Amino acid sequence: MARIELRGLAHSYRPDPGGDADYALKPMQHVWEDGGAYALLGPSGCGKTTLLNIISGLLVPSEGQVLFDGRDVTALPPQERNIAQVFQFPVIYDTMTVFDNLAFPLRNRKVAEREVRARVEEVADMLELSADLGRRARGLTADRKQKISLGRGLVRSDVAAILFDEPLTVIDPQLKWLLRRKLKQIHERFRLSLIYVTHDQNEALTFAEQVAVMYDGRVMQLGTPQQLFEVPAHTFVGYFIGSPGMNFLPCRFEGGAAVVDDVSIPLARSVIEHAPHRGVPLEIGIRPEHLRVGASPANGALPVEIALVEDLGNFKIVTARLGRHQVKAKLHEDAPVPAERGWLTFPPDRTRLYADGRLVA
Ligand SMILES: Nc1ncnc2c1ncn2[C@@H]1O[C@H](COP(=O)(O)OP(=O)(O)OP(=O)(O)O)[C@@H](O)[C@H]1O
Repeated sequence: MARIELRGLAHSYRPDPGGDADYALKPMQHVWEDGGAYALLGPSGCGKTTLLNIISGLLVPSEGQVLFDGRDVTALPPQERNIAQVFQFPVIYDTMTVFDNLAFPLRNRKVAEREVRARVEEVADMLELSADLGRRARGLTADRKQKISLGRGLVRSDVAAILFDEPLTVIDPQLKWLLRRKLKQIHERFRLSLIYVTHDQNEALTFAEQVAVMYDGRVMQLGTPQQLFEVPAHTFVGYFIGSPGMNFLPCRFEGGAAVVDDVSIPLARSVIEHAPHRGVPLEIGIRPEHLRVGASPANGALPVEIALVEDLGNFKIVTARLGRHQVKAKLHEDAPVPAERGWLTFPPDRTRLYADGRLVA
């Protein structure tokens, strides 16, 4: 497996790009450590596939370099990069047996037949395909065919990295969940370098150790699922990760607090020390999970109108009106909620400040 470095990388599909808007990937600098499980997460069109194709060699970037273990591979095609790829739809040979499909990447590299058998049996066992090894792939369900594709990606132990482009799209939801866990277990056991593209935050957050959240051709934050949740580096990350996403309220900074309309919301000392006073638009951000809703005024609580309470099984979402603004709080199913008017507390250690969309820390 390899350490993958992107150096001053940028890509435009136009032959003569002008400004930022012409670039599908804006200039970026990143390192994917050897043996890491990474996800590229972001909405449609943000550049995930473009980035994956540059790493795999399907696409040559218009600027910058890709290095595998320090070696410049920017101009090398996929077959010379020693990577495995799993795509959205199964790429298998229908007329071959499941065994021969799984063995193909190994036999192609003249691996000894004894080792081929051992490796194929191991991968089939991991993916619960052992009973199908003797069957032809034709006639198997789409789920099973995609499992074979995953198996073909995992069968070689000598690849620099395994790249997945939305590999579970055709899989039914229950099996999707099982396969995600399976991939995680396989990663923990073999410490493969995995890069996994998805637009589904659940998929990214349960599978990956580090998630790169992308928006408009940029990696907005590369962090652990916990970092993305607790300290989103950008308002986009706060909004995109979580369900519902983070609450954001425009504010100004006055007297060591964030002032939303005419109410003052206290901030942690570390935020106050770095808060810019003028010249940039400011917002406070707080996760719905971190807001507290009470029936009586606690110290520092703000009066709100309760607009809606949605019961969603083991939790409920309360929509409250704070002046002109609306905020959502996520509470335990048993938590009491006042009927019309309530009091909202913003714990200072959970309340973030954003200047021009970026975290003030
Ligand atoms: N071959 C191409 N020629 C021109 N523009 C392209 C090409 N492929 C992608 N783009 C553009 O580049 C941008 C990034 O696309 P990309 O497919 O990398 O995004 P994505 O995040 O993978 O989206 P999706 O999840 O929908 O696949 C988009 O604006 C897209 O329209």
